[in-house]
Amino acid sequence: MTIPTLLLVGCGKMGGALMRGWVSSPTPPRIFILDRKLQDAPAGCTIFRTPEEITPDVKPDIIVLAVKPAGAEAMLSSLKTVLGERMNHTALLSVMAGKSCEKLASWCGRADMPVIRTMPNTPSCVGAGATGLYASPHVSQAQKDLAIRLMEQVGTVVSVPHEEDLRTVIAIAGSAPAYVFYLAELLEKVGQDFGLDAHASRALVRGMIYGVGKMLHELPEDAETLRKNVTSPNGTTAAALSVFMKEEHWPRLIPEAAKAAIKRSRELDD
Ligand SMILES: NC(=O)C1=CN([C@@H]2O[C@H](COP(=O)(O)OP(=O)(O)OC[C@H]3O[C@@H](n4cnc5c(N)ncnc54)[C@H](O)[C@@H]3O)[C@@H](O)[C@H]2O)C=CC1
Ligand SMILES: O=C(O)[C@@H]1CCC=N1
Repeated sequence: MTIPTLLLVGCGKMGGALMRGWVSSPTPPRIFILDRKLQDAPAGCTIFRTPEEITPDVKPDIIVLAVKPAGAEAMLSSLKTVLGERMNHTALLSVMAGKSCEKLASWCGRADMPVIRTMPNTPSCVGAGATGLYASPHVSQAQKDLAIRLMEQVGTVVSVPHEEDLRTVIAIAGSAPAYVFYLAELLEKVGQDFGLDAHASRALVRGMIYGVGKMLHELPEDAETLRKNVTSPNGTTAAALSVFMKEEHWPRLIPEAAKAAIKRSRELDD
C-alpha cells in the first residue's frame, strides 16, 4: 500500500491531536504541516508557516483543513493560488464544526472539488478518537476509502448518510470529550472537598473513567446493562442516580446541551 501524503492545515488542538495520533500509528502518512504558530513537529514532518512557503514537491493526496471556520475562506483562497494545478489532484478533508461541502468547494475554486467533512475529537491523539464522516458526491470511492483509513488510524469512524448528521456528531462526540472532562473536574473536586488529597482524588477519577471507557469499548453489553450492574437495589449508586435521573436534571440537561451545540454549529456555518 502506498503511503498517502497529507497537507495538514492548522496544527492546533484538533490538528495537533490528529498529527500525534497519525505519527504514533503503525503506518503513519507523510505529513506536511501549515501552521503559523507551531514550534516543533515530530521527525519526518515538514512545517510551513505561510501558504507561500509551500514547496513545489508538496503534492498532497488530501488537504486536512483544521483551522477555525472563520479562517477557512481566506486559507483556501491562498492555497488555491499557491497550489494551482495541484488543487485538481487532491481532496479536501475538513474537520471544522461549520461550513458546508458546497461552500468549501467554492472557496477552492472548483464546484466539483472532492470534499470530505469529518467531525473528529481530541482523543484521536492517543489513537482513541471517534469521528463522524460525510463524503460529498464529488468524492471518488478511492478518496473516501483513504479518508476513512486515515481517520481509522486514530480511532473509530462512522460514516453518516447526510451532511446535516454531522451536527449530531458534534453534540455527542466532537464536543463531548469536554463534557466528560468537566465531569472529571467536578468529581475530583468533590473528592478533595470531602477529604481526599488531590493526588488520590485525581488518580481515582482518572482510573474510573479509563475503566468505564475500556468496558464500553470492549464489552458487548449495552450501557444500560453496565449501569444496572453497578446499581445495587437500595444501595449507594441508586441513591446517587436518583439525583442525576430526576426529570429536570440529566434527562433534560443532556439533550438541552446537545441542542445548544447543534444551534452553535448552524451559526458557524454562516
Ligand atoms: N478542539 C476540538 O476539540 C475540536 C475542534 N474541531 C475543529 O477544528 C478546527 C480547529 O480547532 P482547534 O484546533 O480547536 O483550534 P486551534 O486554534 O487550536 O488551531 C488552529 C490552528 O490553525 C493555525 N492557523 C490558523 N490560521 C492560520 C493561518 N492563516 N496560517 C497558518 N496557520 C493558521 C493556528 O496557528 C492554530 O494552530 C475548528 O474548525 C474546530 O471546529 C473539530 C473537532 C474537535
Ligand atoms: O467547540 C468547538 O466549536 C469545536 C468543535 C467540536 C469541539 N470543539
